[in-house]
Amino acid sequence: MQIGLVGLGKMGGNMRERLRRAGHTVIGFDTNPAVSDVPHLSDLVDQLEGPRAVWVMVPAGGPTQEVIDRLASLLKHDDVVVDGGNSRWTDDEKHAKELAARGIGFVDAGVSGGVWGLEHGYALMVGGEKEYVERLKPIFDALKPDGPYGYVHAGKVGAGHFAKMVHNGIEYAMMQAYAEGWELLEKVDSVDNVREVFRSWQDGTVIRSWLLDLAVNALDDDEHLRQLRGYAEDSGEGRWTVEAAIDNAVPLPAITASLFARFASRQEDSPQMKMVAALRNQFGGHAVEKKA
Ligand SMILES: O=C(CO)[C@H](O)[C@H](O)COP(=O)(O)O
Repeated sequence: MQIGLVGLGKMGGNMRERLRRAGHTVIGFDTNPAVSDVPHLSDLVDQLEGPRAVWVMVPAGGPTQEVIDRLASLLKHDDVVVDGGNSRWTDDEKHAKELAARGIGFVDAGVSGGVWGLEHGYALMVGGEKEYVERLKPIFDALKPDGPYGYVHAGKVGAGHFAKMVHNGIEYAMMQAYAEGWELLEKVDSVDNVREVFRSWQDGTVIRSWLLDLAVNALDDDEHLRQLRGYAEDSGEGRWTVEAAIDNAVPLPAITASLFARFASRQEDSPQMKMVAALRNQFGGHAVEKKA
């Protein structure tokens, strides 16, 4: 099958390669001419036979909106656009409506697999009308991992990105749990080799997982993570998960705490803990630490 792929970064570039290895014809466009197959987005559209399929793999928000606006003006009736970025699920309905006004289909695809996806495949969580999802099945089959799992048509437009958002919320909480356990093990004198404890957990335990394997990789690179600063950014999925939980009155204490732990990681000092220290001092005369 032929497909256009817009955005050839860490994810899109490897997805182009995986699709080509499976025998598909991929025409890729990127604003970086060094990796792009064509000079302009319009060339990508011109080179595809109709009905066309174009997969968008650019950062969520403004960049995705910009590409969808351009595609809406370039594509024709019965073509289909797939948004495979980490878009907020609430954007999907807007994009689907904008494209539907010109007779163009829309499918949202949550994609998980990171830089390992080229070899291992990408787990895909897809949302959209059956007609378009069926048409794209050869592409999904080539991208997904081998074996029975790693693909779901989760529901209507938005369902794919909603499923991916929850996946990422779980990812936040799992990473935080491994991180907290690791810090406690590092703190005590009784455990001599924390890295080997983590390694031992990789087989036979209740908590074995790919994230645990990656934690062991990281500890093999830098046993006590001394080269890193305890600072973590976030790209939005954790926040959206917590917002969806509030909208639906669903308690998510673990995911929320893991998001807030990232916020705390960005502070040199904690303004709120200054207030706690000041109040303890006010009511109980408890000692405070003063800045040098
Ligand atoms: O989708 C992913 C993995 O499944 C991304 O790597 C993830 O979105 C990174 O998110 P954040 O920057 O918020 O940690």
